[in-house]
Amino acid sequence: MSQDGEKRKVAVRAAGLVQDGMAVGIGTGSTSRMFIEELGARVKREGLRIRCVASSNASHELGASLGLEVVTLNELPELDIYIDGADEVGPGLALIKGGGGALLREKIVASAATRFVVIVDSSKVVPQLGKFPLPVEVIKMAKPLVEGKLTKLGYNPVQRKHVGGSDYLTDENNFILDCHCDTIPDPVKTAAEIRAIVGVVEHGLFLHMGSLALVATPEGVRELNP
Ligand SMILES: O=C[C@H](O)[C@H](O)[C@H](O)COP(=O)(O)O
Repeated sequence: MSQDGEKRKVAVRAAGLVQDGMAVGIGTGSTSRMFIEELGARVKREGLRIRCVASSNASHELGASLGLEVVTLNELPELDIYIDGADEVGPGLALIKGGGGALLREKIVASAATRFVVIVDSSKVVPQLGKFPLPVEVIKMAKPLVEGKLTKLGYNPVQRKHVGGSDYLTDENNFILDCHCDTIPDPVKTAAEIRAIVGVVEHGLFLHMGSLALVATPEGVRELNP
């Protein structure tokens, strides 16, 4: 089965977890996009009454265009469930997120939810995190400082740019430094070291946050627990 086929399968399963009356966090990225489409289809078909909070402007707009009631975290600060993709899923459901640049809002929305369900295709499950570059969101003026400190720590940061070479900016108007670590043997240590740098807004390591991962495989959807 193609990667998109796997993503669709897991998106359908995740949409099935949403129940009438729930407050739902909707994630960002290509897998979340499929989940939002499937959720929109369920709302239309079954008349589910749900309210959603999105982890990016793009997902907010997509959800609203599909008939979901999408509100802000101010209006709905407590969520029953947050469903989102990931770039890597390691042991204990340690995650790298932020390939789509939404890590900051994703971490905020995830932390507002009772359950965080991660939805991925089988290529995302790894024995150790780090092959996927770890995104670090930084305040613009602090970029040279943070870049220097990350380099000293051996994290090989590269500023994210658009294809034409212009600076990539997050929804919060910050820069992203993608850290080419190759391996992250101790994610707790790495998270602490990066968080300690002044000017870092957030990093893409999501540790002890996931409640369940739904992993699409050619044989079906597998569940992974922390
Ligand atoms: O910032 C983006 C998010 O963390 C995404 O959830 C992550 O990059 C996975 O995206 P995709 O489902 O497109 O692989």
